[in-house]
Amino acid sequence: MSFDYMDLGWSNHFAAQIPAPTSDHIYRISAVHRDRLKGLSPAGERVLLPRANQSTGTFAVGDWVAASSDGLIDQTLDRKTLMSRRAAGSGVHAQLIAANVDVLFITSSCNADFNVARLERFLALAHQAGCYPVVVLTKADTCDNPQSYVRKAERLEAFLTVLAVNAHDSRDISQLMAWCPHGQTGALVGSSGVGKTTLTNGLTQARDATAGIREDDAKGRHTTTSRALRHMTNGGWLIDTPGMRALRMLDSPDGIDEVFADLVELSRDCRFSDCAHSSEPGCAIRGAIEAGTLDPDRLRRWQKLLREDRMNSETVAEARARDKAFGKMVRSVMKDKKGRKGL
Ligand SMILES: Nc1nc2c(ncn2[C@@H]2O[C@H](COP(=O)(O)OP(=O)(O)OP(=O)(O)O)[C@@H](O)[C@H]2O)c(=O)[nH]1
Ligand SMILES: [Zn+2]
Repeated sequence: MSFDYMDLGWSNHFAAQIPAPTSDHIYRISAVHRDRLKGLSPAGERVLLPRANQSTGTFAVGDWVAASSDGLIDQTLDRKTLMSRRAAGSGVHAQLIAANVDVLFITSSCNADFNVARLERFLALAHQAGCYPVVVLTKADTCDNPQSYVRKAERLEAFLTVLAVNAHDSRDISQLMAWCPHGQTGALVGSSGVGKTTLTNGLTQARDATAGIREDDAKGRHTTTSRALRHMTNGGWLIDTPGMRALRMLDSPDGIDEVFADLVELSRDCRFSDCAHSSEPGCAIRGAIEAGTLDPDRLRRWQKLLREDRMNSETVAEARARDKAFGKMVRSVMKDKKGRKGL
C-alpha cells in the first residue's frame, strides 16, 4: 500500500515547519520501542533511532520527525496535540502516549459501565491534549433505551458529540469513522470490556486488533510486534497503544476547567478568590446548590478530579526533581572517579 504525506496525516500545521517533506527525511512515528522507533513515510516503514543524548521516551506514536539518511532523528516537529499520562502501576513518571491525535473516541457502554465521572475524566484528557472528543456508547443493541444514555452524556458539555452504537454492526462503525476521515488520526479510550478491541477491529478490518505483525528482528528471528499506528478502512488512522488503555490524569487543570466551565464561571462570584466551596460565606457554588440549580454531585466530581490531577502531578514533579538531584550526584561521583584515575 502506498501513501503520500497527506494520506499519512500531514497538514498545514506541519507544512509551516517543513514546507517540502521528502520520503527519506520526514517520517510519522508508527511504533515506539525501548531502544528504537518505527517511522512511516511514502517510501514505507523503517527503523529510526534517537540521537545518543535522547531516549525513545521523548517520542510518541503519531509524532512527525525529521531524520538523517542513516535513520537518526534530528528533530520532532511541533505537535498539534499530545497525550501523556502518569506511568502505570506505581510509576511516578510522565509518559508520552500519542501525538497529533485529532479525535479522541471516549468509549463507554450503555450498561453498568456508564459512569458520568469517568466520562468527565476522559473529556478533560481530550481537552487538555487538544483533541476533539466523540463519546461512543457501545452495546446499544443490548439496551432497551440507549437514547437515555445519550441524553445523559450530552448533558456533560454543550455541543458534545455522542453516538450510541453496536460495535459489531458495520453501519455503526461507518458512522463512527465519519468523525475521523481520511488523513485524520483517532484514538480510543475507555475501561476494560467496553468494546475498544471490537471497535478497533471494525475500524481497521483487522482480524484481531491485538495480533501483531510478524517481522524479522536484527538477528533474523521472527518476532511479533504490535503496530501502534493502524490504518482505518476510510483512510483515517487509529493509534492503538497499550498506554492508551490506562490513562491517568496528569497536569490537566486546564482540561478539567474546560469540562467544568460552568463551575469555574460560577466560582468567580464567590466572595473569596480561594473559596473551597465548603462553608465559606458568600460562596456562589453553595448558593447554586441551595437554590437547586446545581447538582452537588457535580461539585464533588470536579473537586475529586482536581485532587487526583494535583496528586499525580505533584508525585511526578517530585520524582523529576529527585531524578535531577540523583543525576547530578552520579555526574559528580563520575567526575570524582575520573579525577582520581587521572583521566
Ligand atoms: N452486543 C454487543 N457486544 C459488544 C459490543 N461491543 C463489545 N461487545 C462485546 O463485549 C466484549 C468485550 O469487548 P472488547 O472489544 O474485548 O472490549 P475492550 O474494551 O477491548 O476490552 P479490553 O481489551 O479489556 O480493554 C466482547 O465479548 C465483545 O464482543 C456491542 O456494541 N454490542
Ligand atoms: Zn465558593
